[in-house]
Amino acid sequence: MPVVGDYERLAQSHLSRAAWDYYATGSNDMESLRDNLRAFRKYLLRPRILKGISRISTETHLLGYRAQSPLCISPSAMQRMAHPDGELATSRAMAQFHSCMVLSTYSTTALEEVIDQGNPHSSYWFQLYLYQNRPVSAELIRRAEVAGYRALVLTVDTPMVGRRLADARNHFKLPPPWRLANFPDDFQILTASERAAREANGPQLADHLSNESLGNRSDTSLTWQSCLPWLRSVTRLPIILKGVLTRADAALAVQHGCAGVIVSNHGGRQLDGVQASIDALAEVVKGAQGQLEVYFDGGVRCGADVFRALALGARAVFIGRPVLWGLAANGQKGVEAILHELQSELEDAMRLTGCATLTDIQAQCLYRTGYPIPSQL
Ligand SMILES: Cc1cc2nc3c(=O)[nH]c(=O)nc-3n(C[C@H](O)[C@H](O)[C@H](O)COP(=O)(O)O)c2cc1C
Ligand SMILES: CCCCC(=O)C(=O)O
Repeated sequence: MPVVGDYERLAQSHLSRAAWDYYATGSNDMESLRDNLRAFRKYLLRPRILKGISRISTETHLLGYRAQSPLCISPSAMQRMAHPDGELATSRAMAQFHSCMVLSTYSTTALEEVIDQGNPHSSYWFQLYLYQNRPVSAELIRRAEVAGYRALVLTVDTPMVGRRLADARNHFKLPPPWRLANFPDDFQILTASERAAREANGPQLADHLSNESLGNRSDTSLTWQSCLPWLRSVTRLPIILKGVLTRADAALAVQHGCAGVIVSNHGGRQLDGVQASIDALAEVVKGAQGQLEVYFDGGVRCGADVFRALALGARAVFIGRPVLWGLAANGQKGVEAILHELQSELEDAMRLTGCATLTDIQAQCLYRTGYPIPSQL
């Protein structure tokens, strides 16, 4: 019965140093990355006994789509570096969960291929970074709509790339033959003269993660007013904001007509020193006031973590690095094993706490211990 930690160790033994560091590490001192995992332990489970739970249902609805499980897949860039089947393996592995996969803009498989060759039982959402060069973003959105993605997930915690010290030391680059497959031309978002200079130096990939290259093509001037009306002018897809950590921003997301938010600190890869994702969840749920769907990611490594996030108000729980560990260890089968393990552990936690359905998983299923809640709550 291998658990997520076993796959993590296997993944490390399969990956190059640079790939492992890119997947595993965070920004600066990696405090938030560590805290993401540690903070779950503050929430103790409170079982109710003798409730005669014989059947468990983990069914839920995500933007109206009926899912068999609240376990979903976070967008993670460059999955072919973990396994040649990359995003296709991930997508196929989730077929029987009938839940949701978010595909990264920086996927190494084209967004059309992921749906065409994926599984018909999932809801696919497309994660978006907005570029200064808006026609590039508009074209990605158009392609995502045509391909059948059901929502756009705008990542709002990455106006610049975090200080990822290991990647800088490793001079991290996406290794050939893999490429950022959503961009027909790797240098599409460079200006014509920059592109000519790159091409003169041979067709090598840009250092995608340095702020001097792809990262700084992101639009750092984005505001609520400049991005949401623009997005709405180019798409009718529901918009979800990923990277919301405060009550005030959740309330603004409601005001701006977003369909959902993902409580996330980007797996501790962006602003180091922010609070653990799980500690921000209850605050964001309050800010949302039931007006939009609140999802969660960050540090989920076992079924009890999924249970805790559900009890704190998440409608779905997105899995990040554990999927990459499964993928690196054994492709599609590895991702399946990870998802099955998390699902079984969630069901065990439900049975043993006396919860037959996800609606039974409420705040009173937890007891909060450890350091105090910030006073502004
Ligand atoms: C290797 C890697 C690549 C990621 N790429 C993206 C991305 O392209 N877009 C995005 O919004 N988030 C990205 N994330 C953040 C994840 O979606 C998610 O928020 C995070 O991994 C959750 O933390 P956990 O993996 O520790 O559970 C990435 C995370 C990792 C580990
Ligand atoms: C420019 C960001 C690249 C993908 C990403 O979001 C990550 O590595 O965390």
